[in-house]
Amino acid sequence: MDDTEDFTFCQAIPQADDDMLHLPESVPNISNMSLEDDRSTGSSEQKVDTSIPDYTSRGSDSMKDSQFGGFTSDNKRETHQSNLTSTVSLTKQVGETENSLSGTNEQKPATKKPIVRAKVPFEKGYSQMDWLKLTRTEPDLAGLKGQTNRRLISMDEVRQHKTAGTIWTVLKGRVYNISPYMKFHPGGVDMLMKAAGKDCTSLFNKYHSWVNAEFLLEKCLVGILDDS
Ligand code: HEM
Repeated sequence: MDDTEDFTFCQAIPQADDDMLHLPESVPNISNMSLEDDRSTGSSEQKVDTSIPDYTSRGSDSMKDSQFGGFTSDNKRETHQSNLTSTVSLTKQVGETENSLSGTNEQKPATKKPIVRAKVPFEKGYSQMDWLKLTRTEPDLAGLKGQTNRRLISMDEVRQHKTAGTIWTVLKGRVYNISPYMKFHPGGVDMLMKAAGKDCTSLFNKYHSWVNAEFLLEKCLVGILDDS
């Protein structure tokens, strides 16, 4: 069979004498085109300048969701930020060749202080995987002793559970017994103890709003907060 007819065997690199070197009629004649910058209009520079921020903003969203997911660390965040910084400085260099904007268009460093999120190294047997295993094997992590976990629980009752075996917290309107999760918490026991006997929703969101607590603490559900 002739190679040119079979799609599977089409040539990736045409030979020097190949007919394909001649442009088909549908392709415009590009021989007169050049890549030189047109200084009078600044059109090509403008193209470069606008495409970079587009890329940056798309990148920041997708990187947060897909690459960092639920386990972002400060190191990763720093790397991400430095990537953004280098992109910004590239934009600036391109802009500088166009006109003397230096100083007027400069990006100011973010003034907002980042939250310090120190991950505590877990003890052997207390990784998130170990926690997931435990949630599948331990029948009563919530300490319900046969009671329903659909019960309405008042804030007063939550406040009474903040020591030893039954440490309760409220998260997004649900009451959880977090004592079994304590040693598994990647932020450490001390941090999680701040949630004991309280509604920890705002603290939780401050540190890691992306963490899927509904899933992680599913088996620790004691009831629903009665906020009437
Ligand atoms: C009550 C339910 C909670 C659950 C299920 C939970 C779960 C988690 C998970 C899965 C991580 C690892 C996140 C990551 O790697 O991105 C984490 C980290 C952390 N959590 Fe929590 N957490 C809870 C409450 C809290 C509260 C109330 C605080 C603060 C008082 C807190 C402070 C932290 C800190 C400081 C870290 C370390 C940050 C890091 O990973 O770099 N957590 N938590």
